[in-house]
Amino acid sequence: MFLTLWQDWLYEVRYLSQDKPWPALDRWLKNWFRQQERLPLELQSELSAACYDIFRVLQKIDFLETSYQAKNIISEVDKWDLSWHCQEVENHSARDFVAWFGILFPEHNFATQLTCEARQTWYSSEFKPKWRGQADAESIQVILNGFRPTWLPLLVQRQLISNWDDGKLIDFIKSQEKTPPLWLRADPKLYNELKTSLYKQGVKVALDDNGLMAVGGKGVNQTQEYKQGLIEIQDYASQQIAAAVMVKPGQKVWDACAGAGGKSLAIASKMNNKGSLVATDLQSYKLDELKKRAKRAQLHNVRAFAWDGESALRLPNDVAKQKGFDWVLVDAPCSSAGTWRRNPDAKWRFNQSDTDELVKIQSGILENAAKAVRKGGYLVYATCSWQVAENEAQVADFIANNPGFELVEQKMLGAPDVDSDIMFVATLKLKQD
Ligand SMILES: C[S@@+](CC[C@H](N)C(=O)[O-])C[C@H]1O[C@@H](n2cnc3c(N)ncnc32)[C@H](O)[C@@H]1O
Repeated sequence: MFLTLWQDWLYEVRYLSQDKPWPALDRWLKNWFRQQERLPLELQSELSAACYDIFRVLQKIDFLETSYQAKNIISEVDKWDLSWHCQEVENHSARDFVAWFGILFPEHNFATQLTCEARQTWYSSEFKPKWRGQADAESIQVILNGFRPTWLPLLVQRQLISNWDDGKLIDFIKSQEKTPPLWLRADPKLYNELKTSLYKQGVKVALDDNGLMAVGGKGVNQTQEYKQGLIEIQDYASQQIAAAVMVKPGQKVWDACAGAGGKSLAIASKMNNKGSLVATDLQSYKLDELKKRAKRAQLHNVRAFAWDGESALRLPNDVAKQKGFDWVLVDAPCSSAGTWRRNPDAKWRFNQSDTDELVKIQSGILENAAKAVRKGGYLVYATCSWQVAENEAQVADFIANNPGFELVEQKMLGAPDVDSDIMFVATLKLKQD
């Protein structure tokens, strides 16, 4: 069954789509499952897990390609499919390898056996000894942990600006190998109570200094507490971005790129329904979900409407009266590189020129959103990316063009320090004069 799935993936994505970007794996899988005759849900989730696992393996193919190109042909390569010609090696994608591997080693039965542990054994006992010393150590580290060697300069930029030593950079790179847990947002006063109750309902929960997380078992969204709005699924780093908006009840906030409202809800929950939160997004369908979630969480001071980011927002009357918002959050559209731990297929669709385009969009949204901050108010800029161009460089550019703003703080959030997505947040203040 698994190989059928992969062959379909190869055919549809590789041969039919040709040079088009890969479709998102979750959407592709959903569609594939729909076309099968009544696949039991358990099998569907097993097949999905195996696919995600394999997307984490894809970088090994890059390594094989590198070795192959360097003519350090390891013995496994001898067995490669005959269609794998040396001179074409750069044109072959990682997906070829996956199919080839599955066909050559059917006993590996990806769907049931390719657990992290099995992969580790495979690397260390069979693979590693063969390639040791055949490529430079830095590239190997990068490749083995899910990055392309061509991304090394991006990683080095991150290391320099974050002042990381080599050990920290390696921890960062290694964090890519693992999916983070599902972090839950709730009132910290209720953590212990929730932990017990969710456990009873079949959700495996863990609690540490950084908060509450689901680590397996039944889906959180089936629980009473979720239905009552007492818990929300929200990554640790994302919760920290919302925490950077230190709003007080009665103040006015604008969440300019609110999407389905993950951060809007977390921010509004600190306002005791006093003051107001305006949530906007380019995509109004996302705001429909935000409205539903706000209702479930009994947040009555949230207004949501579409805004395209291309002009200044017309301030609502109450906000105009105080000459702008106290807080404006720009949770900007970005490369999402910081969420590759959860969506490993996305990194294979990543293209540096997309980042260049995004940097321009982010800059336009920031400029327009900044016009709505009152004097003495704050502009919070965030992304779910670790790329310097989208973060520190973007902020530096903004301040150079808008000297009325001063930087209060900027930081990276999440992995490798915390087992979560990786995000960035900067707080800027509009000076009084
Ligand atoms: C990182 S997501 C926001 C996630 C959201 N804040 C949350 O916590 O769930 C970025 C959002 O920016 C929106 N967006 C993209 N281009 C935009 C634009 N030009 N103006 C305003 N929003 C835009 C996207 O629709 C997307 O929902």
